[in-house]
Amino acid sequence: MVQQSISIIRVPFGLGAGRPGSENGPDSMMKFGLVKKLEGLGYDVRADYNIRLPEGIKSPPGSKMKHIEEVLAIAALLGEAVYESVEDGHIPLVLGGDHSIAMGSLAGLNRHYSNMGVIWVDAHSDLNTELTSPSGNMHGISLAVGLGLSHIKLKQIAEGAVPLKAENCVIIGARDLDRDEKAMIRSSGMTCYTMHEIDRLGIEKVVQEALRIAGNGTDGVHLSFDIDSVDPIEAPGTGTPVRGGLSYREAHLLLELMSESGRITSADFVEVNPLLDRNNQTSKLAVEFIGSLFGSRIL
Ligand SMILES: NC(=[NH2+])NCCC[C@H](N)C(=O)O
Ligand SMILES: [Mn+2]
Ligand SMILES: [Mn+2]
Repeated sequence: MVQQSISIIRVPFGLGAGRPGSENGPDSMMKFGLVKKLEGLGYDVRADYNIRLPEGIKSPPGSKMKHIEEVLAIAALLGEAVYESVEDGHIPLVLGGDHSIAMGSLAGLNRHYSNMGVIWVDAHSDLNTELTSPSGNMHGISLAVGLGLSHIKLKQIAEGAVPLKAENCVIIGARDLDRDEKAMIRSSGMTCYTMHEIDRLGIEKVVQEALRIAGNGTDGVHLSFDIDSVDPIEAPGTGTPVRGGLSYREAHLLLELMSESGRITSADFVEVNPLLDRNNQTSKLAVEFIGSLFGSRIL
C-alpha cells in the first residue's frame, strides 16, 4: 500500500445477492476487530462512511434483473464516498455487502484514476449481463458493468467514469463460470487465472503475473476480493459457495504478495454472510485477510 491512512466504507447492502445476510457483513467485520487490527499495523483509520439505501427506492416488480434501482442507488452513493476518500488521500477499503456494490467502487475510483487496473479474486467472474444472467442477481454482473459490457454504464453511476480496459483486468480463483461468461472472457482480452492455473503454476506465480498485468501502465490497482474465492471449508459464510477454492494459506499468500508489491491502491471485501456462517469463522477470516493486505506478517 502506498499511503498511510485508510478510509473504511461500510456498505450494508445485500439485495444484489440471491439470499439475504451479506448486508450484515460490514458490522460483523467491524465487530471482530478490524479497526484495531489496522491501527495495530500503523495506519490512521477512519470509518466514517456507512452507505445506506435512501428511503423510497424500490424496483418495480417483474423485471428480469432483481433490485436494479436499489443496486444503482447504492452504487451512486458509494461512488461518491470512494471518490471523496481517495481525493482526500486515503486508501478506500470498502466492506460489503454483496458483490454488486463493486460497481460503485469502480465508478468512483474511475473518476480519480485515469487508467485503473483491477484484480478480481472470486470463484465467479461476475461477467453476466442483463441478457445472459441465469439468476437475475445483480452481483453476477458487476465486472461486466465495469468493463462497459452491460447496458448499465459506469458513467450513469459516477459522472465522467470511463470503462475499464480489459487488458488491465485479471480474475483469480474462478471455478464456476456460466457459458456466456466463458465466451466473454475469451473475447474480451482480459486474463483469467482459474483454479486450474493456480494448481498448475502455484499461487505465487499467478499473483506476480496478475500484478504485472493489472499494474502495467496503470495509475492505480483496485483489488475486489469476493470471500467465496476461498474454499468453503474455510469460508462457509457466503451466499454462493463453490468447492475447490483457495486454501487458507493461498489466500493469505495472495494478499501478502499484493501488500509487498505496494501496487494496490483500494480494495473491496465482499460477500461475507454472517447468517450463513459457522461461529463467525468467515467474518474473522475476512479480518485476518484484510490484515495481510495491509502488511500483517507471521514474523
Ligand atoms: N458475486 C457473486 N457471488 N456472484 C455469483 C454469480 C453467480 C452466477 N454466475 C450468476 O450470475 O448469478
Ligand atoms: Mn463476486
Ligand atoms: Mn463469487
